[in-house]
Amino acid sequence: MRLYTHMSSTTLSSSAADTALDETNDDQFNVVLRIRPLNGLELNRKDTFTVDLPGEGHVAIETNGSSRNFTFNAVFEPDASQEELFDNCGITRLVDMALSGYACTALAFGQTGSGKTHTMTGPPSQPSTPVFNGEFQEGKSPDLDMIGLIQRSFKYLFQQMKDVGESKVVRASYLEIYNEQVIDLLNPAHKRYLSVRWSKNKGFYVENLFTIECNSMDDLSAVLEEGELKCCIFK
Ligand SMILES: Nc1ncnc2c1ncn2[C@@H]1O[C@H](COP(=O)(O)OP(=O)(O)OP(=O)(O)O)[C@@H](O)[C@H]1O
Repeated sequence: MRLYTHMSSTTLSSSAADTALDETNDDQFNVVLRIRPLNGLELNRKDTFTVDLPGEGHVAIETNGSSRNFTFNAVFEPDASQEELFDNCGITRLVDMALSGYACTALAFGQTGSGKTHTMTGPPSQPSTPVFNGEFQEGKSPDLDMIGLIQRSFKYLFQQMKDVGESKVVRASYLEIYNEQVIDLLNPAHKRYLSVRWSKNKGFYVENLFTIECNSMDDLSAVLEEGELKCCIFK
C-alpha cells in the first residue's frame, strides 16, 4: 500500500506514513479519500478504474475525455488494509485531541456502496465486539483483520488512557438520523423522535439522548453492537 499525502513531498510507505498527518498537520479538518476495489458486479461488467493517482494527495478522474483533479490530505489505494487506514488516516490524532478536551468528529461520506460501513466498522459479517483482553484475541474471529476504524479507535482510546494513567469518564450514545428524524438506538422504548436543541452552555445537543458510562473497551463495544442491532431493526 502507498499513502499519498500533500503534507510531504515524498510518497510515503505505510510504515513511514503513520505520523505524517499527525505531526505536520494542524488543519482543523482532514479529508482522506479511500478508493475501494471494484466489486464483483463491476468486474463482471468489465468496468475499469478511471482514477489516476499522481501522488501527493492528488487524484485525477477521467470523465468523457477530460480529467478533473482533486486534492486530499491523504489518498488510500484499493489494496489498503483496515490496519493501514487506521494507522495513517489521522484518526488517532482525533482520539488524542478528544482526550485533551476537544470535540472531535470522524465522518464517513460517500454514495451508497462506496465503503463507509466497511471502513468504519468492517464488513457486515464482522462481529462488532471482538473479544478484548488488553489485545484483540487473534484466532477468536476469522475476520479480525477486518475490524474497522471505530473498534480500533476504542482500543486506542483505552490504551492511551492506560498509558497516560489519567482517569477519564467515557460516555457513549448511539443515534441514527434517518429521513431527517433523530432516533436513539440505545433506547428504542423511547419511540418518539428526539429533538435537536441549542443552548449557550452546551451548543447543539440531542435532548433526552440515552448515554451510557463505559468503563472498559468491552462496555464500549457492547454499545456499538447494541446500536447496530437496533439500527437494522429500524430500517
Ligand atoms: N476497501 C474495501 N475493500 C474491500 N471491500 C470493500 C471495501 N469497501 C467496501 N467494500 C465492499 O463493498 C460493499 C459496499 O460497502 P459498504 O456496505 O461499506 O458501503 P456503504 O458506503 O456503507 O453503503 P450504504 O451507504 O449503502 O450503507 C460491501 O460488500 C463491502 O464489503
